Amino acid sequence: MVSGGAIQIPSRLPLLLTHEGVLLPGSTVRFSVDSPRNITIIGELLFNGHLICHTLSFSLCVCLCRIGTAGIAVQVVGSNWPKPHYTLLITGLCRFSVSSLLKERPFVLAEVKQLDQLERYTTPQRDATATDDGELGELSEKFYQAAVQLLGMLDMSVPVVAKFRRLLDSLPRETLPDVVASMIRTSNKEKLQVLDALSLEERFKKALPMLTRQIEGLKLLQKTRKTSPDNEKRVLVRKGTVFPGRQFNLDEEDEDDDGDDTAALERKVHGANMPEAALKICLKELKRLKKMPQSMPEYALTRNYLDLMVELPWSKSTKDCLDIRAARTLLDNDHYAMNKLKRRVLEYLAVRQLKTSLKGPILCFVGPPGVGKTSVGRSIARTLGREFHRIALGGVCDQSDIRGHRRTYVGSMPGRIINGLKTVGVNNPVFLLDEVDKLGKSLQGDPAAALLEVLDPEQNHGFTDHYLNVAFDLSQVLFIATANTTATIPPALLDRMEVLEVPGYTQEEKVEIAHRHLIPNQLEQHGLTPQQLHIPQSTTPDIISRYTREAGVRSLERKIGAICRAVAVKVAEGHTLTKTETLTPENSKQHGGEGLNLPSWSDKAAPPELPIVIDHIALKDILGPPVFEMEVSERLTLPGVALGLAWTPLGGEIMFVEASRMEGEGQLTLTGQLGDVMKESAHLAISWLRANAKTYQLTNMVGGSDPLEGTDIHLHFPAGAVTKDGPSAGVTIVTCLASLFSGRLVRSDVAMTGEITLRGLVLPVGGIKDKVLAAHRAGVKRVILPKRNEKDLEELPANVRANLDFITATNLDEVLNASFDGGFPGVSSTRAHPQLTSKL
Ligand SMILES: Nc1ncnc2c1ncn2[C@@H]1O[C@H](COP(=O)(O)OP(=O)(O)OP(=O)(O)O)[C@@H](O)[C@H]1O
Repeated sequence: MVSGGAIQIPSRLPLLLTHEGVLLPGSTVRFSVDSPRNITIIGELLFNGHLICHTLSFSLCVCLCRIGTAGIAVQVVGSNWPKPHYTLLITGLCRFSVSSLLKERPFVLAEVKQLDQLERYTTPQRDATATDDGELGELSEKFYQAAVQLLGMLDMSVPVVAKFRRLLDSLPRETLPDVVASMIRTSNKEKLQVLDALSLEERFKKALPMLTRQIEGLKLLQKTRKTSPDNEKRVLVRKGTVFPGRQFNLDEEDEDDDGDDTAALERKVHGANMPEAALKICLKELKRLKKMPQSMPEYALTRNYLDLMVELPWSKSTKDCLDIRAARTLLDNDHYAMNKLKRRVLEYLAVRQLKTSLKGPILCFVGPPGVGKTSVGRSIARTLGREFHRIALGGVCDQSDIRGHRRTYVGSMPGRIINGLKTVGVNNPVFLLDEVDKLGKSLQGDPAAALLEVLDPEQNHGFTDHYLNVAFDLSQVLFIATANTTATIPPALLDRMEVLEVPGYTQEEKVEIAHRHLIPNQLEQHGLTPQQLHIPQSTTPDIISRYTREAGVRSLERKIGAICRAVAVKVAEGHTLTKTETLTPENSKQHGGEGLNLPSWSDKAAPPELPIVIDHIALKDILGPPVFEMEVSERLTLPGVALGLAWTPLGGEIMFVEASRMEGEGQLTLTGQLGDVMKESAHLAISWLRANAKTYQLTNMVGGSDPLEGTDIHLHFPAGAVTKDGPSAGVTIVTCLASLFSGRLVRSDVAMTGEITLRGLVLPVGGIKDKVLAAHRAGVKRVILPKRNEKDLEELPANVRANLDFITATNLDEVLNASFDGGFPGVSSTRAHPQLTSKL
């Protein structure tokens, strides 16, 4: 390709078409290749036995312009998997013009005419402009001086800037417009103008304003930026307008935008107000980032890390605006009942206000679902004027969920605490750690252990997330935890928290909550007004007792939501009177309007200004037949059934115990998914029964004194699919068996709880409040409980206490007497405890 001493490019060139950037002679640019045509060029020409770097010339033509730049590929990287994608590093050699297109498929091949002399770029000693004293000489000198000035403004300690400084003197002047235009920050359009300028003079004229603009920009920046003199130059280089990574004949990337980005990032790092240690790490990472090509996978990792570091609220906080009186009003307005909890929360807030140190216990609200634990947490944040963030811990079984992954892992992320801080953007939010009792454990470590550090006021000022790898001060964060039960909270974690029990609600409390909060909320959420929907106080108890069975109010809220949706359809359909009809008191009554001028659900026509009233008929229409009937009285119609009270993390529940007997060999069958403790209770009850059968005149099928002789017993605890455990069913099992063997019915309005011993004593049990509330909900009238649980009754609401008859028992004799109408066999009371007489 050398003819007559001049280097020539081939007359036929494949055209690599791209819209990514502009290759100017003398510059090196990276292009990604993924279009089928360009990939064919690579496949057919580069990989088919040709030497990549030296033998092949590629032409590059931006946007199918008439003028293009011939270049050589100095590097190809990429792969064929999952689909072909390559990145080419191309150094521009000289301009050419397209004379004609020879073929278009599988790639474009063109007949070209070389426009620049190639030796200019390869042999620096010949310099056309140096000898030219005319306008061109002047222009070239001016251009050179401007380039020197620009370099003077850049930081020479950056290797690429230093290299460019060296190259500037050794380059022929006429190559400068191309080289400099490819380096400085210009648009592709401007670069194309330089490419199109065929005469040298014109090229200088086009490139000079760009260079001057660049210098002016930098000057302006220097003026406005008042940083330390040390940083100044470095910052200027990054900030803006010139990126030194672009230089002649260097295989650096086209990083204009990226340079700008890094500069912005550096500014953010300095502005993030982070502690010394964090700043040091960030600056170190930033330095690494600058040296990394963008295509390196680590670039994105480092970039993400730095983005997170600058986003974290190292020293951003909200100002607490605590006024205890206002807090009391707000808590009262947001939540009905739960007085004990609200009182403790206010005490807690008051202490925080008086004490400047923020170390205090972590509050943990424990109670069944839907009793308002989360929403009290939200109210606390509001009273303090702080941001609120909920962290759901249910099912978390990997400690990196809390503490983050080390950055060496692919896809590593910070933990939920740091993520939460990023989301709220301040370092003193209220964090609600929801469901701490449902933390799991796995091979990936124990998340509870990680939480210990987070919650410990002595340690959490230096909490280190593995991803951040630098301490973040969590001491300003107010942590509140919630749980359904304390039984599954790891002891070490429980020890750091102050447990506040949030029991379930009584029916009356639920009615109040429904009318004060749930109904107005649901109306608003469904775009309805009280003028369109009215749920009378007389209907709510029905929704509560016949359609829900829960300790909290979540299902109740859902049912109200369902009513609102149904009414919304009616309202939207245009629930109006036909023009000829009017509503009279008579037809209102007839339609179930209870004598008022209010239309009920079944009204076919009513004036729109009157609300739809949800009466019992409407309730059935909308929610379907009642889900829960008064099953207590129904199911106690046979001997061998008794009603117990159980405690579950979902609140108290009534629990039936059924027994039946059949001919057999004295075997006991237990069904209903019982735990070991409950099975033991059943065995205890049977033993006590056999030991006392005579006293209570309990007989078996064959009439023997041992009730189990020739008899098999089956004890069943519905619902069979729910696992049950605990000792508190002891009294119920005994009562149930006593009923079976005596053939007498247990009173259908009695429910009981209590652990038993072989001697027939009744021992105290837990969860009394929830159990009694469940009994009250189910319509029970009498509750039998251990004597030593009497003190727990004080916690019950007055109306519940007034409505129930409490029998406190110390032994099984008292339990049986209270369970059957007319007491249990008279013999028991006279002979149960014979007096011991001393023979001395
Ligand atoms: N005492 C109350 N006064 C007013 N609204 C209440 C009360 N208790 C509960 N609610 C309402 O009941 C709904 C459920 O409450 P929340 O989500 O706080 O329950 P939770 O106890 O946190 O349940 P979980 O344990 O399932 O998270 C919310 O809409 C809340 O406003």
